[in-house]
Amino acid sequence: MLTNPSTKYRAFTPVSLPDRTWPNKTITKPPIWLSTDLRDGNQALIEPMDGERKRRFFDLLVKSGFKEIEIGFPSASQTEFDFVRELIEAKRIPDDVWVQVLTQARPELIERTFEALKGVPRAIVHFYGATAPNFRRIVFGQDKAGTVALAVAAAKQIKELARSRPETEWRFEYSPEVFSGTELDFAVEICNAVLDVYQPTPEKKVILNLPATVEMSTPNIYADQIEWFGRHVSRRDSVIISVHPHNDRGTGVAATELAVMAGADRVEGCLFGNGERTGNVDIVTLALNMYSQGISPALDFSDMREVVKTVEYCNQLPVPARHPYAGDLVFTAFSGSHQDAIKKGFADREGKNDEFWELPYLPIDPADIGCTYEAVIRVNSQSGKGGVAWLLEQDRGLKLPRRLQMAFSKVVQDISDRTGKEQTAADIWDAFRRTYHLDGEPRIQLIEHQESGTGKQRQITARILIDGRERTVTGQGNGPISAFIDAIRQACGVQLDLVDYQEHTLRASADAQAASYIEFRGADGATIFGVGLDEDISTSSLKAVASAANTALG
Ligand SMILES: CC(=O)SCCNC(=O)CCNC(=O)[C@H](O)C(C)(C)COP(=O)(O)OP(=O)(O)OC[C@H]1O[C@@H](n2cnc3c(N)ncnc32)[C@H](O)[C@@H]1OP(=O)(O)O
Ligand SMILES: CC(C)C(=O)C(=O)O
Repeated sequence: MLTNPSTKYRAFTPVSLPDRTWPNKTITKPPIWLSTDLRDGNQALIEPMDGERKRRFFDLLVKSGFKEIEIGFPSASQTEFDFVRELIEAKRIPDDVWVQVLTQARPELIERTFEALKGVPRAIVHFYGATAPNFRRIVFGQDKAGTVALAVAAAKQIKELARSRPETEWRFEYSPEVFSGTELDFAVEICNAVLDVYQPTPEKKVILNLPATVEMSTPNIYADQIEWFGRHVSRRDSVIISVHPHNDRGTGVAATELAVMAGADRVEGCLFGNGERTGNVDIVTLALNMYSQGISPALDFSDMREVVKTVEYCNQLPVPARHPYAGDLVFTAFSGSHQDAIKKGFADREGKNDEFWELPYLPIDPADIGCTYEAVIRVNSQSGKGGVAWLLEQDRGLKLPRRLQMAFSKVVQDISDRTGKEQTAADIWDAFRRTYHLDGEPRIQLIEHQESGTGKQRQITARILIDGRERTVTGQGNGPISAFIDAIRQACGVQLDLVDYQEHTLRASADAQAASYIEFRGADGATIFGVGLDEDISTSSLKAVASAANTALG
């Protein structure tokens, strides 16, 4: 890195727009969406999509609700050309969907583009030419007048070819490429020249697409450029202002949102932000950002896993685990305080499905995009009692008392610290069974018991296994639990003082019907927890005593 980049890089010149209005605007409705996955996304892939992948992507876009889809650059290759032909000939384009194709402003490419579109019921023909000063100088070797002349000639040719194909309903789009780096007055000049050719009307508008081909400035400057352009372009009522942001600075989504506030009517982008270099703007994030503000985006991503799967297959690129809304980990909390808040949030929301979503840490309900709550909380060494308790409750229906949660979460944390690994629901359940002697061959096991007596005078007679040998033990107390504690004390010398007892029934699908949790103080004053699970609530409480006795015996 240079210690002084000021001699190599120029700061972007801000737009002079002291009376800008966009900062006071809010987004209240979705823009017109155009997916350019099959063109700008496709041209950036290591391996461009073949026909089968393009078809699957097209079907996904239609299913997701896109009404405008850029299907390719048909003059670029035979694959691109054939895909356009196939969609048209197989009549795969729904009546309410406009397909769009891109071409350079070169006569032979425009001819070939129209050849590809033969017989299409409706289509948007999109041409582009770079207008930024460095492109005019370096790439085209043209001055401003030459650049305008190129655009005007292309527009005339396109208009003429369209006129010769009246069976198709045509719309036109023009992009001054690298609008983000073009002098604003020149961008308006060249767009006005193109409009003069197309002669749009409010009923038949032309799309002027203003790309941040390379994102060069902070999002507020792009918004200023859009507002400035909207104020100065001729025939504003006959123009759809479209934006086509890229993400070079990592602020493509922010720039697009501000551009919409600044008057953009339409947004071109790709699902999950695929596209040249750092990508086109991510339409999924934009749409779900709107959704999270209570605005229907008019796109349907209710089965997000399926959308991700299809896009990953078609692009042969992964959607990262932290990708907004779509990544595998974006609704997952590992850290203790997050888990605690989310667990409390879900408890608070019970029975309140018609109220506003206020869940801590979750900007939208994962269920709205087809994600289950199972993955919301995952446990590792950063986790606390809330996460462990959540997994036991979700997975096993166990509702641990708070103090038991605290004790058991230490056990899990020790394991995570030791292994450095995530603890799955199955790992936690194994640890729980081990810690509270719920299976295997613990030293003390209850086989059966009989209770007798009434009121506060209770006796118990129980058959138990002690170190593998069967014995019958008896005890007295003011209830069955204290009578069994007495029996265990007499038989094994284990001293347990009952501190707290809690029980609950389990959901119908669980193996056991009842769970009992007992907190004891042992002979040395240490806290010992016992857990019992059984079909029968009374037996589960005695099993909890046996569980604690096993811990006390060590
Ligand atoms: C910002 C964007 O994403 S724009 C879209 C970019 N997408 C693509 O380029 C993918 C598809 N393109 C292609 O496959 C090829 O470019 C083709 C097949 C269309 C054309 O290929 P070629 O004829 O070999 O030309 P090549 O791609 O090298 O283009 C460069 C020439 O086109 C000119 N050119 C580039 N863009 C344009 C334009 N919009 N209008 C007119 N001429 C243009 C260049 O100045 C250059 O001209 P020169 O040869 O006289 O110096
Ligand atoms: C053709 C234009 C719209 C483009 O892709 C870009 O400038 O990024």
